[in-house]
Amino acid sequence: MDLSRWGTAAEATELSESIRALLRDVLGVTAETGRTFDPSAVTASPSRLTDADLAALADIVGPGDVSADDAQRLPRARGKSMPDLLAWRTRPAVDCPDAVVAPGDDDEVAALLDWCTSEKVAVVPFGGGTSVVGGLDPDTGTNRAVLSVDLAHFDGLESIDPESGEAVLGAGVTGPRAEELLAEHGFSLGHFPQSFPYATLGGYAMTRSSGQSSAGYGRFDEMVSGLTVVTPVGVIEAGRAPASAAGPDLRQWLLGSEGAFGVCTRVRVRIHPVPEVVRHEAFRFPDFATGAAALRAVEQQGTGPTVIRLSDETETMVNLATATDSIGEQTGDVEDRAGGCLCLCLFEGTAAHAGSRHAETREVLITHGGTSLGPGPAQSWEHGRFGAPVLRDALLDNGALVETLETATDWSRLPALRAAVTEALTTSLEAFGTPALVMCHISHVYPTGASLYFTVVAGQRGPDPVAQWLDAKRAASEAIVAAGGTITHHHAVGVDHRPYLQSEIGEVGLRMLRAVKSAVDPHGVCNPGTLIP
Ligand SMILES: Cc1cc2nc3c(=O)[nH]c(=O)nc-3n(C[C@H](O)[C@H](O)[C@H](O)COP(=O)(O)OP(=O)(O)OC[C@H]3O[C@@H](n4cnc5c(N)ncnc54)[C@H](O)[C@@H]3O)c2cc1C
Repeated sequence: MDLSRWGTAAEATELSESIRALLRDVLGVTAETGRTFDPSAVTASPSRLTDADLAALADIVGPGDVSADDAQRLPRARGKSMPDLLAWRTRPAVDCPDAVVAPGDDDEVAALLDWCTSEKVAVVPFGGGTSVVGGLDPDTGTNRAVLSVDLAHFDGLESIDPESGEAVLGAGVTGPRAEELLAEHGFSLGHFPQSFPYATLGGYAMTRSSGQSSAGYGRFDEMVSGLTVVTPVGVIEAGRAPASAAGPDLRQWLLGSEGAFGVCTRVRVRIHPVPEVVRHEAFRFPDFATGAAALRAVEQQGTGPTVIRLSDETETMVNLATATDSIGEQTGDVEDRAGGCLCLCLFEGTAAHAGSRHAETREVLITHGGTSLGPGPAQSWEHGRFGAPVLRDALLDNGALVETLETATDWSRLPALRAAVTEALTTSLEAFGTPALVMCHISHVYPTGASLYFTVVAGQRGPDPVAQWLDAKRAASEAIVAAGGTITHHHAVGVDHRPYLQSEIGEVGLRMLRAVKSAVDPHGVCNPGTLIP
């Protein structure tokens, strides 16, 4: 990926006239207020590692797999949140890791952690680099320097057990590569976050990622039947049998640990046969409350869609106004939709099983007030579903702020949570002199509740749009906490959500996390600034 954008320059897109009109007419945003990236202005912080340090690292991983070059350090200095992308445009002096290393096996990872512990050097594991919560920030903690440990060499399918429906894959395997490796054996993982093109299996596990097919295949933490984490005090293999009563489940201590306990080198995951068919259908609901009640009925009755999503009125309206290059959900032709709230469904599996689940789900949705729009909008969404992040760069270049945030709560508290977050974002951004478009959708459903995913578009105002967004994000986070939502449903804690963790897990919860951290990482070298306050 390019430094300052999602994807590569070749994938960059221009804004359509309909989006420019929306920005100009609704938000007062024009290209003149935008900020573009100037690569010549970028400077990397100098490496604090000595030649002797680099030689010691080369002894561990081999000389070809250690580098203190800016060209290696800069791409691993930041993630891909909007503040990260804006920082490339507005804060060109970049705080970088002091070197990048790429170990080849568990022994090299263990030796690196030994060396880092004795030499007081912090370690930030690096998967696909798609963190949106500051999880890759090169924080030294109490150490003298920081290494980015790239999992790129953990890139293989280590074993597959078709009988049990399990596979062991390296932590550095990306989403597309995992699907490719498994497809050779007729299997699929079925984990499709929007960051799928770049994010890795280790990253998914360490952030408790949730993909677009979570209704059918579950969150990533539900797919992981076992994992290996190399900690500074030794290797832990968690997850032995499909279910166990051998004390608390240590997998759950490691999933979501964001590199704070060590480096994950492989995961054992549940897999399923490549689906025979994919069926699509979209529905329109008159309003969000009616649609949410319909999704709740689908989930509580267990009718089994693979994907089910519901856009609110604003997201549906913005997509109608901006046609095929929608800012929110991408849903193609607009002929057959008349506002309301758009619901998209996919059903995968054998022809017979997908067909029966489809029939049952559509009956529930129609009984609860949905009108069928046919397969078109759902097919169009599936076709364009990894494309939307590219638009974010064009919006930033053209003077808009655009960012997403997410939470989850019980069905009964969902309306109040949605209203509180919308209000907090709007009020904060208006205080900076810009109207805000706050769009929301439900994309992950559970019998007891659902996630809410917000997309915010506003105008960049004043000299520091990063500070402008951080104020809005703080307001939204406080609203989430006050309304009883989780501070993150799938983006993880990182640095950005760390101030809110205590209010979610309490003082005793924090003490438990800190106790584990000090047991496995007694000298505090593992990703010091992330997760644990
Ligand atoms: C445009 C966009 C869309 C996104 N869509 C989704 C989505 O739909 N669903 C979703 O869940 N998330 C989404 N995300 C967030 C992000 O992609 C996920 O958090 C992803 O799981 C991170 O994987 P990664 O390999 O890129 O990890 P990285 O960004 O490299 O790392 C993330 C964190 O995990 C740690 N880490 C990474 N690998 C390891 C390892 N092997 N061992 C120990 N620690 C490790 C890192 O140190 C860091 O703290 C999106 C992000 C972007 C930019």
